[in-house]
Formats: sequence, C-alpha cells, structure tokens
Amino acid sequence: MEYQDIELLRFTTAGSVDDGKSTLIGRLLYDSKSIFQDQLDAVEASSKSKGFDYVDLSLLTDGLKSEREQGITIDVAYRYFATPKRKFIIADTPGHIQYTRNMVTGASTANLAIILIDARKGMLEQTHRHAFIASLLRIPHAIVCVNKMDLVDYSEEVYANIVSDFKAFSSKLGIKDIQFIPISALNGDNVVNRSENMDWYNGSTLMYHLETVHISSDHNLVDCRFPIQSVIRPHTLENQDYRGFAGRIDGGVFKPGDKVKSLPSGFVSTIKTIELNGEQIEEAFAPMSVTMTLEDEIDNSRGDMIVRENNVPEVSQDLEVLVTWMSSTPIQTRTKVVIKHTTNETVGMVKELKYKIDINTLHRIEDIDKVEMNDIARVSIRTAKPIFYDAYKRNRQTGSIIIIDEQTNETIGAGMII
Ligand SMILES: Nc1nc2c(ncn2[C@@H]2O[C@H](COP(=O)(O)OP(=O)(O)OP(=O)(O)O)[C@@H](O)[C@H]2O)c(=O)[nH]1
Repeated sequence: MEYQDIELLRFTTAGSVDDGKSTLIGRLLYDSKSIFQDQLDAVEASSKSKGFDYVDLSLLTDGLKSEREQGITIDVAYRYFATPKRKFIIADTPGHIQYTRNMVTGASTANLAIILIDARKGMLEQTHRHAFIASLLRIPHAIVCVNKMDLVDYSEEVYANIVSDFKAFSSKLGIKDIQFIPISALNGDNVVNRSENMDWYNGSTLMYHLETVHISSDHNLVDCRFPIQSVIRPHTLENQDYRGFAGRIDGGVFKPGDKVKSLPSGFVSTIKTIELNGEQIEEAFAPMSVTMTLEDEIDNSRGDMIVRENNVPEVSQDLEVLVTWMSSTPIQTRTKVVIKHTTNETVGMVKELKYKIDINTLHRIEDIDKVEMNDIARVSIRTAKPIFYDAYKRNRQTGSIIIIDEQTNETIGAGMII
C-alpha cells in the first residue's frame, strides 16, 4: 500500500496540567519508533544532562512547552506520526483551565479524543470540561486513559472507581464510543506494549485502539455536499471550455452521471467527470478533495455549493449557534462579525444572546448580557447573505462556522449550528 493511501486518524489529547500528556505523546512516538534517530539522541542526551536515569519522554514535546513558557500563544500544535497501519495527526493543546478555546480548535476536526486522568486524583473539573466539549463537538470516539497507574500500585479498584465516576457523568452527554484504558505513560504500560503489571485488564493497548478504531463511517455519507473552493479554468486553446470545480466533499457520495443542483443559483446539471489527483474516478465521497466538471456551463464560484437535487441543505440568513467564545473582547447583541462557513464568507450581526452553559453542572445560565472568553453560549446571528448549512449534529463541516473579527481578522469564536 502507498503511504498516501493509509487511513488518517486525527486525535486530540485533553488533560489537566501534569496529567502526563507530553509524556504520553512521547511514549507513543518512542515505542512505536515513529521518531527520528536524531531527535531520539537529543532527548537521551538531554535527559542524561539533567541527571535522569531514564529517558524523559516529555522532552519530545518540549519544543512546544518552552515556546508556551515564553508566552508565545500557540493555540494548537499539530504533530504527525505514522505506523505501518495508519497515519496520525495529534492536535496537542495545553492543559490549563483557561484553554477551552484551544481544545475546541484542536478538536473540531478530530476523529477521536484522548482524555487523560491522573489515577491519584480521579475526575477533576477539567475532566468534566473535556468530556463535555468532546460531546459538544461530537468527536465520534473517546478514549479515557487513566494514567500514572504505577503510582497507585496498578490497583484495579482505583481504576474501576474512576471508570464508574466517569460513566456517571458521561451518561448525560451522549458520546457514542468511549473506551477506558489503564496506563502508565512513564513506564509504557498499555501504551504501545501490553502491561505486565495489570493482569486484571483484558482490553487492548492505546496504540492498538488508535490503529484499529473504525473511522471510515464517521463522515456523513448520506447528504451530498460539495462546497466549491476554487474554479479551475486553464487558458489554453485546446482546453477553452474546461471548467472544473475544486474542493473537499463535506458529505455524501458523488458519481459521474448524478443529477446535481448548484447553490445559491438553483441551476441543475449532471456531473460529467470527477478527478482525484489528476485521474478520473467513478465515485468520490467525504472527505475527499476532488475536482468536478458538469455537463452544463454553470457560473459557479468560490463559496457556492453543489448538492443533490432532492437533498438540499437549509438555506437561511438566521442562524442559531452554540458558540465557544475565544476573544478577550466579549460579544454582546449587535456585535458585528465576519462569518466563515465552509468556503463561504459573509458579514453578520449578533441578534440575541440566549444563555450560557455551566460546564460542571451542564445547567443553563439565562439572562446574560455578554459572552466572554471560554464561555459556551447559545446565540442568534443574522447574516448579510444566505448560508447553506446542515445542523452540526448531522454534519460537522457544513454545520459549523468560524467567527472572525472584522478589524483584526482574528478568529474570535467557533460555532455549531443548531
Ligand atoms: N509516575 C508516573 N509519572 C508520570 C506518568 N506520566 C507522566 N508522569 C510525570 O508527570 C509529570 C507531568 O508530566 P507531563 O507529561 O509533563 O504532563 P503534561 O500533562 O504534559 O503537563 P502540561 O504540558 O503542563 O499540561 C512529569 O514529571 C512526568 O514524568 C506516569 O505514568 N507515571
């Protein structure tokens, strides 16, 4: 199999400060031999120079840490690794309490979330927050790693109590697939290699789970959605009539011969060809990036969407969204913003602030007059032009928006359309 054909799993790690996130990622890379020899030599040398008699794996992710300590804001650091079975992208987000926004940024495209719990401390407020956000973002799979099992004598009872506490909270959330694994990131128990210290655990290791969890059906393959990213028109004589629409399929399966409709124009045509990496294919589905041509000359441009004639998304200028606010400037009613939705962009205005959600109790806080950094709130937004969307619970791509500051062009919020 070609490297590019190996399936890609995106995951995010969430834990409180010092739960062992860096150590765990380092252990995954180290034991799966996914790191390069020079990096390894550097880490071994650096561990030795600090007087450690073991290799400090958190040093592998320390580049990130030192930048953070210098106060450079890195929201999310992406790291890549691969095993013969899968490619992985980890969205690594810092564990401090104010970093909800980072988790949201890292998790919005994730297939899976690893939630770390320190076996000595059990569930903390942060754990509630992470579990809640994972469910809010509908990350399809979660793995709860109970870490530092070596510090609780690899006790089955300690583990079982944490699992039961977690389940009591998460039963209110509706995360579809949750696995629990007792690990020691430091010693490597159940990370890549099976632990010899926990006979009582019969489940799989973390790496085995990451390599085998079934993700191909995580995408919506029912509602055909193809937001156009760019229009390709080669200006050569023999290609004069060619007009290709390039983009990523956000939902459904498309085939040449399919009757399609173009939004917002409403024009109907038939798919002539679909190309992937310059070759014509007979079928394309989410999340492939392809180029389509149509039988008829339709004047589509960036931000338009190709869908099936009988299955169209909602079209509206009024959006009900659950936003995570990421800016130190709060939003209020009448705040003007720029909305990015798939490949489309429009200005909009906040019409109404409905309520905030208390992450620990999951209760609503009503009668609010602003939404501040890290708040999760339900708001109504009116856009200047219509948006073609699906509810986030139906499609994570066509159901989400990013909110941009008109002046600074910074991302100030992320929203899920209800
Ligand atoms: N005994 C033991 N110590 C661990 C284990 N995992 C991590 N640690 C230690 O816990 C401390 C924190 O680990 P890190 O990996 O730096 O934690 P982190 O969650 O990345 O911390 P932040 O980046 O600050 O959020 C370090 O001293 C690690 O050596 C474990 O399984 N067992």
